[in-house]
Amino acid sequence: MSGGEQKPERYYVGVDVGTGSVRAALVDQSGVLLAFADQPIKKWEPQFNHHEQSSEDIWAACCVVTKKVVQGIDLNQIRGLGFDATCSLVVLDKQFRPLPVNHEEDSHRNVIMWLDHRAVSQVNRINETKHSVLQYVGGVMSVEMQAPKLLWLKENLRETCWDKAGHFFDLPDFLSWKATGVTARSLCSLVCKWTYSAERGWDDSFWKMIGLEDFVADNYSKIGNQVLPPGASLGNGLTPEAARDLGLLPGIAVAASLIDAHAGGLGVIGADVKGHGLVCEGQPVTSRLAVICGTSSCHMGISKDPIFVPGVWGPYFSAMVPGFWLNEGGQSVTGKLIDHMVEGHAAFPELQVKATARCQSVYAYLNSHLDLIKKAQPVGFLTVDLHVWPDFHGNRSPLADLTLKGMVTGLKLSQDLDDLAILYLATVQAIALGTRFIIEAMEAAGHSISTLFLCGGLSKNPLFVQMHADITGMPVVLSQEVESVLVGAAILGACASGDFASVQEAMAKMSKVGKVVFPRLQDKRYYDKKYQVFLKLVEHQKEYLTIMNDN
Ligand SMILES: Nc1ncnc2c1ncn2[C@@H]1O[C@H](COP(=O)(O)OP(=O)(O)O)[C@@H](O)[C@H]1O
Ligand SMILES: O=C(CO)[C@H](O)[C@H](O)COP(=O)(O)O
Repeated sequence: MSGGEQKPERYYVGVDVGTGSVRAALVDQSGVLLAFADQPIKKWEPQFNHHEQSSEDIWAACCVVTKKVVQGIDLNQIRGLGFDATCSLVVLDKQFRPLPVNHEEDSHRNVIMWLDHRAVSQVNRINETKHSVLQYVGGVMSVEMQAPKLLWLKENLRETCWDKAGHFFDLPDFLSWKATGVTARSLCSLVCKWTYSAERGWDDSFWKMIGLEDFVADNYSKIGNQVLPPGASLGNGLTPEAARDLGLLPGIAVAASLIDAHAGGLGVIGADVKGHGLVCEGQPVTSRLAVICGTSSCHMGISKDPIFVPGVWGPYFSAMVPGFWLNEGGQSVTGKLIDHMVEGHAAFPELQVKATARCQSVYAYLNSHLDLIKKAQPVGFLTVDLHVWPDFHGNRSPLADLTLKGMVTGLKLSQDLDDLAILYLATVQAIALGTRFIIEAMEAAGHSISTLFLCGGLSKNPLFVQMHADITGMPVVLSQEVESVLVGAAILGACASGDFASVQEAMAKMSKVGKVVFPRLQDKRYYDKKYQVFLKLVEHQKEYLTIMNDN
């Protein structure tokens, strides 16, 4: 406080649990990040396509990062706490103790991660039912959603897990329960991953039809029968125990959570764009597509009325911005794919040595290396004869086909640093071409999108951002705060504290435009041709399958 006149500054803590790490930030009322901390979290892959984590390890990491960001701050100034997380499935017993989700009976590993594809047979059977709830997930349920994973647990770990389970949480809801003791679920998680309808609630016939009638019988107590909008204040706020764990004061407001992509959406989509020369300045907010790019990429488009886009999740009512419908396109591996391509290349050790010598990340080094080898041409033209289809972990949108695989055409006998850099570029371009494919599907169904708002770890990569602008032909807005997913989480805490009357008001005050990257329209013809090849790749993949399956 200065001069005894001004009110003390009000702060919010946002906690973001990504796939690879937990991040926290201390954020002020205008959305400025005053402190940031991160901490890696453990992941296990006990067998191919099984991905597990530990809810205790994740909570411990949340505590470490939160304590760090509030160090030296008068805790009375912290008004609210918001969590977002990946939509992984947390399993606890009736006493809220972790239960194993694996054959090894390791109860420490009690989280089936979002990218786990163990429940293929279960999801195929769910899709065969053609139940009407499937209309609200793009027509086809994804193996990454919770219903198939729950069915897998019932069919595979009946005694060690299913019969003992008392609580199945989406990770964002586990965190808000841990902080407050309140088991209410966020509308966001239940609508987006559990088939709950904001208007009609649970559909008994769906759960009975797929063999999970158990939930109906106990009135959904294990998966949530109290549902709150994201940002609503939970119970009496932070419990004394959680306050000790997190280094905060008991009783501060804790918000109903969001899935990480949705928090990213809140953090970027409502910014005032005046003065940036953007076409969306004169257009409704529905012309903006938030693209959250981390391990995966999520394409969040909103609309006033429901839009049904085949192969794109949703429409979900009020799951991100209250009062708006949401469609969520996605690519299951993007950051993870780039890491996979780069780290698996024969020239990777050489790259590491050279990047370390220059104190650069491998990506910054590769970007400058591409600039060196491009000669007089635009950098993107280096891939004229190298093309990638990026679905190494199946296609989430718009094909909704988990059987699709990755493809690379144009390989040579050399494997030097130039080859690595060009393969990296082709991979980044393939991800951007995939975004164009998703946008075209959304537009064909009725969306009208003019501007991309990018955030997440990959938005720190200038090549990734420029390729998204060039390949989609749309300007890309980057936020003032690089960690805008954390701004989204803090917006939740700010709403729960009552300092803002609505999520929309908090979004408008706390998200800010940083930089705008415009498409280089002179390169359009080249990228249109790359896009033609891109679409051919998947056509050819399907043809190969038909040939091989022909008896
Ligand atoms: N400084 C950077 N430059 C380029 N790429 C980056 C940078 N930081 C992170 N990334 C990319 O972002 C991905 C992780 O993004 P992040 O948002 O942290 O993921 P998650 O939320 O899934 O944990 C990594 O796979 C990496 O490819
Ligand atoms: O399914 C999702 C959102 O609906 C996300 O892809 C999933 O939660 C993982 O996110 P991230 O790539 O940020 O780790």
